[in-house]
Amino acid sequence: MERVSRQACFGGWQDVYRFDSKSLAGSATVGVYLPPQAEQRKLPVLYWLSGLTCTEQNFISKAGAQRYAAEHGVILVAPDTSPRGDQVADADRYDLGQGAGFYLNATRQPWAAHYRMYDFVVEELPGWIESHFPASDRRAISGHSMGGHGALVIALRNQSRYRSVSAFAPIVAPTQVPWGELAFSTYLGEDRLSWQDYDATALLTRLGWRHGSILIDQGEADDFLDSQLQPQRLREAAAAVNAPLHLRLQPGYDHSYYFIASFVGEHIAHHAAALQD
Ligand SMILES: N[C@@H](CCC(=O)N[C@@H](CS)C(=O)NCC(=O)O)C(=O)O
Repeated sequence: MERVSRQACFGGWQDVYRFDSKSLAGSATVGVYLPPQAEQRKLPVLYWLSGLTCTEQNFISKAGAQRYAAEHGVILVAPDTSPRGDQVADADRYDLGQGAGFYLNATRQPWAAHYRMYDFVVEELPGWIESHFPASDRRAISGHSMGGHGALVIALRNQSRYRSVSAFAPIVAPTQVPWGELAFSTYLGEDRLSWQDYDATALLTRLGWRHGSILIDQGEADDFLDSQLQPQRLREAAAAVNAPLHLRLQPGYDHSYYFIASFVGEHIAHHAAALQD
């Protein structure tokens, strides 16, 4: 593995690493924030999944999360959003291909060769983190938009691996909206049954949620709210199976990292509490 950069930050270190990933059949780039407490003991980890067009840089440079991670003694891990490189298939648009991995395992070519972000985030990344850093197997997961979709899907399908989940403006029902329909038909093919394993609303209905409350913030001035996000679909599913969903609609906030920066402290406090006991 290679350390690409290291910056002192709130008494700890904001690092970026690159390593060879089996799941992605290529190199993976990951932001790792080590709070000051990591000098003394093993710490729990919050995994963060970013949205469309993002790399590992967006969260580490724009969310301002390190201050809260240092306060609570939580390691932050923020991977790039897709496989990258000249050998990796791509598309000529922002919502497909590189930067738009949708946290699934693609089954259609040419995508299937590298687009295995689901396996990468669920298995390989925690394995790598827990063997190279003072990180425990107490895990929480969060993300934004496409990454909120990834966080919800991954937590719901792996309830013994994650103690807590939250999201900002997540795509809660990708099988029902244009971003998800395009990505899933491209990466998974036309068999809509196979899409259900990557749809948080369908998964919550099928599996429920056995841990504490799922925290979701959604800006009411988000341009994607009605067309792509539709959080009421998840609210209805949660009510039907009696799952603990805390959906907060935030007046005036849009889809940007200004919105994330405004509430990320509350999300980290929420996860820190769940990771403690
Ligand atoms: N209008 C945007 C749509 C994509 C977008 O809003 N991406 C969100 C995640 S879904 C984001 O985090 N963008 C990067 C940033 O704000 O730093 C574009 O075309 O780039």
